[in-house]
Amino acid sequence: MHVLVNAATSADGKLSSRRREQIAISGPADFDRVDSLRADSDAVMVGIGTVLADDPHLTVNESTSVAREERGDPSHPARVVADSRARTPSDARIVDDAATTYLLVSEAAPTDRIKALRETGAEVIVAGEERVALPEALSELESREIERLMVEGGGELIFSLFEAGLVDKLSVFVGPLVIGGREAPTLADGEGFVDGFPDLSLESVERIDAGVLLRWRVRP
Ligand SMILES: NC(=O)C1=CN([C@@H]2O[C@H](COP(=O)(O)OP(=O)(O)OC[C@H]3O[C@@H](n4cnc5c(N)ncnc54)[C@H](O)[C@@H]3O)[C@@H](O)[C@H]2O)C=CC1
Ligand SMILES: Nc1nc(O)c(N)c(N[C@@H]2O[C@H](COP(=O)(O)O)[C@@H](O)[C@H]2O)n1
Repeated sequence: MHVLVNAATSADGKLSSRRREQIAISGPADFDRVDSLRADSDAVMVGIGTVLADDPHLTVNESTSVAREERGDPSHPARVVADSRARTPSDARIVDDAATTYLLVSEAAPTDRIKALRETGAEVIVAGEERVALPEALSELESREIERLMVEGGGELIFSLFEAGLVDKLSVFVGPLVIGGREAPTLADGEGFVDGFPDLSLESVERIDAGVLLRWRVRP
């Protein structure tokens, strides 16, 4: 499987403010680029923190979905949530019928929540005891023909993917604002590394909207 992490940060590396509300950091050209990345992916993944904060839909634009259909792909990529305790609300946009949704949960997820989420039509995949075991969960997705996975955040999930050595590429749009705040989410949160830092190789730097797009490859 090929895993691309894409996110937008402020100049000081924040994904959002301390209120954890969605902030439009990208401009129109960057949102178009994100749409293209989604269109070229088999699935788009976020963590439950992002679902609860943003209620994302993770679909592609109308014209993009027509192009996907013309080449024989589903109208939209599948959607994936890392959701250890099955906290995704049953009325969340991510479990509507626009696209296939996979909910990755752990064995600690309450059975009544799993049942409720299955009733939305989502496929629930159990991997890990207390927290989603990402290597196992991504193998399960691969067995469902998901080869190109795009991850949009948030910071906890992105850190765990790096920690597990599962990221191939990282693209970051750095927008023209400072958010600040020690409690505000950053690109990679979690425990943080003290050694064995992921080693990135810079592939390109591009001015886009009023910011800059950095593309990195993760060295094996
Ligand atoms: N600017 C941007 O590009 C983006 C910004 N965001 C922002 O990020 C914030 C949400 O980020 P976070 O709170 O960090 O939440 P997150 O979206 O990274 O979800 C983290 C949660 O996922 C669950 N999870 C299950 N298995 C896990 C594992 N193995 N490793 C890590 N987490 C696992 C845990 O419950 C954990 O608390 C929101 O404020 C949202 O607006 C989110 C996506 C993109
Ligand atoms: N690329 C990017 N730039 C920003 O400025 C952002 N705030 C985000 N947020 C991500 O986009 C998701 C929303 O997706 P839908 O529009 O609902 O499909 C959100 O949940 C974040 O993952 N991304």
